[in-house]
Amino acid sequence: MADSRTKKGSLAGGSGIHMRAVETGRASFMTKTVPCGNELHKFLIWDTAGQERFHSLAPMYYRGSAAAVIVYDITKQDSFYTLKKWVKELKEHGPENIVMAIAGNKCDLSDIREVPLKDAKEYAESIGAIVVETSAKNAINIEELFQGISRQIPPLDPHENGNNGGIKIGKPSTQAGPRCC
Ligand SMILES: Nc1nc2c(ncn2[C@@H]2O[C@H](COP(=O)(O)OP(=O)(O)OP(=O)(O)O)[C@@H](O)[C@H]2O)c(=O)[nH]1
Repeated sequence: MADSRTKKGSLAGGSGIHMRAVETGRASFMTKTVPCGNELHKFLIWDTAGQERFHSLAPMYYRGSAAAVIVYDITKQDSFYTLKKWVKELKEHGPENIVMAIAGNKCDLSDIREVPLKDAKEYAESIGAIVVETSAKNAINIEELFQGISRQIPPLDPHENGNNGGIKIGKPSTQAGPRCC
């Protein structure tokens, strides 16, 4: 029988990956449930704006997160440079064991790509991140992205239950993070 675990994650860099979302200021909130073995993992996801002017708000969302998906646009080399800045920030200020995933979105436009998949793979390997090319438009590889993340998040100590019927993932934080309603 499946049990349900609650995982907090964040999407940064401007995602283009949209599920059922609620706008809350500068970030959309959404949930996604991913089957993993005989468990169901429920992700609580904040899609943060990737623009520079909202940069200072990002720590509020990635603090305490089990995973971060950083999204670039395969048709824009600049977005890949921006992604590297987010990775640096997460390495320096993010949770210690955060699972990082890199999503090269708009893979339906590969005929006008500027970022070779090889570059993304090499970079992802160098930082120990998952990498996948997605199309939010055509729903390509979105499931695979979340399944990949789900597989990488280590199981928690079963005694460390959360307060909403799920199990809290990641290091307990003394600072208040964003809350799910
Ligand atoms: N062809 C194609 N277009 C996409 C895809 N994903 C998003 N778009 C388009 O790209 C544009 C930007 O999409 P957004 O979802 O606003 O992009 P974003 O990167 O999340 O933007 P911010 O959150 O403001 O940083 C829109 O016109 C989308 O329709 C995709 O996979 N393929």
